[in-house]
Amino acid sequence: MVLAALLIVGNALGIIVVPLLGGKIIDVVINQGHTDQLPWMLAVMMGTTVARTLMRYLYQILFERVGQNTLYDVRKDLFNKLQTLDFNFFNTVRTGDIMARMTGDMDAIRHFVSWVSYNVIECVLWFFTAVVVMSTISWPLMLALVAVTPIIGVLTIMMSNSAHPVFFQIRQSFARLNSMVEENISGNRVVKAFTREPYEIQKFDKLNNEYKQKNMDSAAVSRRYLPILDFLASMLTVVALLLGGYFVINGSMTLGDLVAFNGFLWMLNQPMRMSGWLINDIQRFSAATIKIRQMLGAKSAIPVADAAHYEHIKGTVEFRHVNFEYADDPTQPVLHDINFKVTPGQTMGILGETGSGKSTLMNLITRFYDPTTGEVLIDGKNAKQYPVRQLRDQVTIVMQDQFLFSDTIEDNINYGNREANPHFIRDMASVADADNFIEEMPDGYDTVVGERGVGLSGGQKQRISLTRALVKDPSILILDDTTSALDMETEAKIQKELRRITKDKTTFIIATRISSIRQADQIIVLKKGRIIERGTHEELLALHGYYYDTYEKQLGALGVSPAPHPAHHDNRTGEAITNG
Ligand SMILES: Nc1ncnc2c1ncn2[C@@H]1O[C@H](COP(=O)(O)OP(=O)(O)OP(=O)(O)O)[C@@H](O)[C@H]1O
Repeated sequence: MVLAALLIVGNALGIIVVPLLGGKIIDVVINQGHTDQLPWMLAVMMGTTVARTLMRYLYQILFERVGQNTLYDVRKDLFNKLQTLDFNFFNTVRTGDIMARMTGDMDAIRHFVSWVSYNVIECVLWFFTAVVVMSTISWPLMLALVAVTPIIGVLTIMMSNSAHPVFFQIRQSFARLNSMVEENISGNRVVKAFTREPYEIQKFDKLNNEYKQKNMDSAAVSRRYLPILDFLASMLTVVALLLGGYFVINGSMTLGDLVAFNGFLWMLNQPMRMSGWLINDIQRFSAATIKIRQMLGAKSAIPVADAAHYEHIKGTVEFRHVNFEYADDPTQPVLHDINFKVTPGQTMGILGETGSGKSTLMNLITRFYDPTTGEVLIDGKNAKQYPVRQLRDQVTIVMQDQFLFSDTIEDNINYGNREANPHFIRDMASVADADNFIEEMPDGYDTVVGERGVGLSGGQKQRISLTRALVKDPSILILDDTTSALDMETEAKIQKELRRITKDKTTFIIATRISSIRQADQIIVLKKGRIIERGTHEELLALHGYYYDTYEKQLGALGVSPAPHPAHHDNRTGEAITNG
C-alpha cells in the first residue's frame, strides 16, 4: 500500500507537466515563435504521460492486490472467530446474519480497499496539487475558485451524515433478507408439508421490498447532494473563463497562463464531483464494518483453549448443587440443585418429560455452558479447569438433532478421529448397527450424504452419528435420545453391544423409552429441572412415582399387562428423591 501510495504521488506530480507545458507552447512557441522549443516540450509531455499511465496501472494492480489480501484476512479472521464462539452466541445470532457478514459486507470492504481508498488519495492529492500550482499561475483567480471550497465541505459533511444511517439500515435489511432465505431453505420440508409457500413468498416480498426501499432511500440522499456538487464543479470552469478572460484582456495574465490554468481545472473539478460518490462508498464501508467488528469482538464465555499437557480423563462425573439458567433467558431457572455422581464403567439413565432439562444437564458436562452456581466435577476436578478442547476430546455427545456433513459416510464417521483405522470404524459401525446398511449403499462407506448425496432415514442418521461418537473412543459418552427413531429390537441389539464396549467408560443415556435405560446402574428422573426420583429400575418401580407411571403406560401401549397397581400411589417424593 505504501508503494502504491508513492506511485500515486508520482502520478499526481506528473499530471502538472502537461498543462504547464501546454501554457508554455502558447506563450513561447505560438506567441513568441520559438518553434525550436516545441520538440523537447512534446517529448516531455509524451514521456510523462506514458510514465503516468504506467504508474496508474501499477498502483491500481497493487490496490486490487491489497484489497483481495485484506478480504482474505478478514474473512479468515471472521471464520476463525466463529470457531471460538460458544452456544450462547449461536443461540442469539441468526445464520443469515452471519452469512451476510461473510458475503455482502465483505464486498464493501474489498471495494473500499481496492478502489475507494486510492480514489480518495488521488482526489486529495489532485486537489491540493492543483491549488498550489494554480496559485503560482494566478493567485487572484485561484482565490476566487477556492471560495466555493467551504460550501463543498459543508455539503459533503451533510451528505455523509445523512448517508450513514441509511447504509446501516441497508446492511441490516440485507441480513434480514438473508436470514429469511436461509430459514426458508433449511425449513423447506416444513414449508411444503404445511403448504405455506404463498406465505413464504409474501414474507420474502416484504423483506425484498424493504431492502429495495432502503436502497432507494440511499439513492435519494445521493440525488439531493450530487447535482449541487456537480453544479459547483461546473461553475468553476465558468468562473475561471469569465474572470481569467477578463485578466487576459486587461493584461494581468497571459493567454498561455489562462490555458495552463484551465488545464488544471479538472484537478479541482474531479475531486468535487467524486466527493459525493466517495462519501457514499465510505459510508457503505463503515456500515459494513460495524457489524463485522461486532462479530470479531464477540466474547465467548467459554473460550476454546488447547491443553498444554494431555491429561487422560477416567470418567467420574459429579454434580454438586448445580443450578443453571440460560443467558438469553436469565429469569427462567432450568436446573435446580442437581446432585449426582457416576463412576467409570457405570451407565446413568435420564428420564423426564420434554423440556425438563435433560439436554441442558448434559451440555454442562461438555461445557457447552457452565453452571450458574454449583460445580461439575470430572475426575474430582472442576470441569472449568480443563482446557475445553481436552475435555471435549474425551467427552463425546451424540446430540438430539444430528447433523451430517455433505461428505462421504466414512469422513462423517471419522470426523472426530481422523486417524481411526478402517477396521475400527467398521467395528464401531457394527456396534451401532450401521455397518450393514452402509455396506448396502451405492458406494458403501464412500457414499456421499447430504445435500448433494443420497438421503438417509432418521434412524440411519442416528446410527451414523452414534458410530461417529464411538469412533472417537471417549471416556465419557452421552447419548441424547440417540436411539429414539429405532425399533425396540434394533435398540436392544445396540444396547447389548454398547454395554460390551463401554465397560470402562461412563455413559449417560437420555431416553423417553424405559426400555432404553432400564439396565442403567442409576436412573434419575427430571421434572422442571429438579431430580424428582433416582435409583435403579427396580428401586424406581418400587417408588410407584413418575417412573412407575411411565413404565406402566409404555407397557400398556405395547399390549403387556401392567404390574398390579400399588395401594399407596403417592409415594413419589420423600427419601428416595434425596437419596444418593
Ligand atoms: N438456548 C436456550 N435459551 C433459553 N432457554 C432454553 C434454551 N434451550 C433450552 N431452553 C429451555 O430450557 C428448558 C430445558 O430444555 P432442554 O432442552 O434441556 O429439555 P429436555 O429435557 O432435553 O427436553 P426434550 O426432551 O424435549 O429434549 C426448556 O424449558 C427450554 O425451553
